[in-house]
Amino acid sequence: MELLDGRALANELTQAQQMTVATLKQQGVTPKLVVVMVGDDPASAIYTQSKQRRATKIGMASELKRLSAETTEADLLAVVRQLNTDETVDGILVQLPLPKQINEDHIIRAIDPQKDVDGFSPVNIGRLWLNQPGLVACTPNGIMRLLAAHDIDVAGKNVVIVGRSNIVGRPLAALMLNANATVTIAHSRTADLKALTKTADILVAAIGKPHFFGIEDVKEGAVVVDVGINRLEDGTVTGDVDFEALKSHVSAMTPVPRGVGPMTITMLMDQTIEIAKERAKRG
Ligand SMILES: Nc1nc(=O)c2c([nH]1)NC[C@@H]1CN(c3ccc(C(=O)N[C@@H](CCC(=O)O)C(=O)O)cc3)C=[N+]21
Repeated sequence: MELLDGRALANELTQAQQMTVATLKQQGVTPKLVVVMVGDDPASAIYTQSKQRRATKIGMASELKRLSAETTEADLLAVVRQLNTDETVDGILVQLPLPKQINEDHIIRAIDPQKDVDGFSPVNIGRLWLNQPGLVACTPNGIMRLLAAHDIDVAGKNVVIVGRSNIVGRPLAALMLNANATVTIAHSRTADLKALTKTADILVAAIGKPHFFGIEDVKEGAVVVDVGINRLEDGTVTGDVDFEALKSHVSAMTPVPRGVGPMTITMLMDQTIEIAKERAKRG
């Protein structure tokens, strides 16, 4: 089995990003990412910290705006609008989930599509499905980059994506389709799910159930991408597939951790840098 090591590729790409950022800084432009976090969900705090750390490592400017759990929708909209107009800000990310008094759709729609480094805004989702240039959701983007780096061509392959979320399943389906895969999106209401996953040349598991897929559910020689991040009671993190059981059965597989997760953060930095490049061109 070929290990699709996301951390190794992320480290490689981080070095390239450091060089690009150094060049941009010489031109007077420092790529800047602003992460907005509302409330104090511990998991969100860990993710936002790792985003900050990575940005700093690359030499980018990064700012974390922490707002109280009682923040109103109007307050958060005002913060987003201010960031939209701030010319030193390249990328805006509002950490999800948001507290229940805030409508996530209203916030996502308010982010300038040109600064929407998550690629969650309807404009960018539309562009993606039309196969037009735009900002792309980071986890799906990272998956495509990881497969490409291992010379895994998705064209003509049967890809089964288990999970239909706005942040993983749906945008990944669009990217796979744009790359000429034959795509099936499966979900909790799919009839005979495991008979379907067994037909996949490339199986993407994004359901959030630890070790849900085993050897019986996967075709021999398939490529497996595990998007699940399940925190077990003993504090360890594990994926949606039984990695140990599948090791000698599949041709390539991502581990959890160190698979898709690190690539997600890398793509976030990549898109922020790309936006900053446009800013440098405008001068
Ligand atoms: N607006 C928004 N955009 C997001 O992109 C977003 C979000 N909200 N809310 C939360 C999820 C989750 N997410 C992860 C990113 C990196 C890792 C990651 O790097 N994980 C490491 C460590 C895993 C661990 O030990 O916890 C790994 O897989 O190796 C995980 C999860 C981004 N998210």
